[in-house]
Amino acid sequence: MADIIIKNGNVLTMDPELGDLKNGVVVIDDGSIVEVAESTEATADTVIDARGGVVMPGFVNTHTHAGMTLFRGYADDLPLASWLQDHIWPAEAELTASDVVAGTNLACLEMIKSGTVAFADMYFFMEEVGKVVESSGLRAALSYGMIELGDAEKGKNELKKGKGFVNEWNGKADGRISAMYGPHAPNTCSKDFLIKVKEQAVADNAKIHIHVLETEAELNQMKEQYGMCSVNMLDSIDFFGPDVLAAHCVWLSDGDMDILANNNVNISHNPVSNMKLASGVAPVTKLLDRDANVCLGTDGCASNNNLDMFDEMKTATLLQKVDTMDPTALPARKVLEMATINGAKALDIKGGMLRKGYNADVIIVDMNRSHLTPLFDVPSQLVYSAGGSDVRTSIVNGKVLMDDHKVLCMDEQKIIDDAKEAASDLVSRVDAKN
Ligand SMILES: C[C@H]1O[C@@H](n2cnc3c(N)ncnc32)[C@H](O)[C@@H]1O
Ligand SMILES: [Zn+2]
Repeated sequence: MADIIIKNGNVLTMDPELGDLKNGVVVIDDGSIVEVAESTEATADTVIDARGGVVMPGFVNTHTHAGMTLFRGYADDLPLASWLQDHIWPAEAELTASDVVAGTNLACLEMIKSGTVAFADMYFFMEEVGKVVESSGLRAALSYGMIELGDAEKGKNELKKGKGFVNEWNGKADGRISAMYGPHAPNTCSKDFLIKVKEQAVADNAKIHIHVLETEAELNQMKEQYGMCSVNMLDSIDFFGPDVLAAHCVWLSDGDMDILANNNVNISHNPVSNMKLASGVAPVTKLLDRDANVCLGTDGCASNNNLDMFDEMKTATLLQKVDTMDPTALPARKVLEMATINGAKALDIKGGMLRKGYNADVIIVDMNRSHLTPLFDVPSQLVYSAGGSDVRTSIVNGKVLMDDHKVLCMDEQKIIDDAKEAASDLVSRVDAKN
């Protein structure tokens, strides 16, 4: 007897071998998918009727700062440097562990409700983040954000904290949590520090999450400091490989794109954040032409201002179309691949598609809605018309986290109340300081 059968669904497997099933079943046992087919002989403890819905792999959000949900709408309509240095960093200086717990709970709740099953996070108080993720039921690749600012003493401490987190959390929560090293960016961490981080990451068999060439200001700063851009500098210290998740990658030359593609670097494209902070347009179609693994992230909630991967998908494709002046650029199915298969690959997760032996990280999107009618093409509908609140059911690691819009693993109202209180206390403390 299996654990769960999802039946009567329009199954978007995202598996190029199997293709999609207009009416199919997905059978789940012991955290994994055991069958994807037109019909099944299997029986299960739980049978979910997905009639009127699309059954698909949940989304992988490859760049977040989950705790920053507390800063949703806090400092908007500002350029990145001032946003970060004059507003966000002073506020983050007042953050406590319990603030990060409140913010991360809120983020996990929002992600579960909008169909995200896994995310890559870089933030602070990561032990607390780990505990929240563990109890939320989600999957995550977590990293402590190390900001060294060229201070060798600070660098030692930061690396120690990063290492402590990696050693304790890599593989935790039945393997749902992996831990990465998180050097913040090449213009906030020195070359020497980045060399040490890479060495440590290789020694610990851990991956690396870093911001790369998000803004033109970073490009100019790097050229001044090193006589080369961030990608060339990182390449010169053999930093790149399939173990690296590089967020943003907006200001790339053709040569930079070749370097990232040839080194199998995973690139998290975060279009909403890039547009909101007017950072620029990442050359996604050119990267995909080079077979680079481009995945999709929301970035933190202060620069987005939500964690909805549907919004991110639509923005990603629209932005490429207008940037290239080509309406065929980044079609719906391609952007869905970025949000599922490519993200899973970046985080080394056996997910992103519905296939036998893969993680049972499955969502059901309700299509029986006015704004999703009529239904000609499932990927088009998901990317251009659907939104996070259309997600009806979410399953991670074979466990139902949300059933028919009801979140089972978290106390929704308490999380909202706690976040409101934490945010208002935090802002009062920041105001009192400044
Ligand atoms: C982990 C660190 O990254 C910061 N952070 C959040 N968003 C961005 C962004 N778009 N670019 C650079 N840094 C960012 C957080 O505010 C935190 O200080
Ligand atoms: Zn970021």
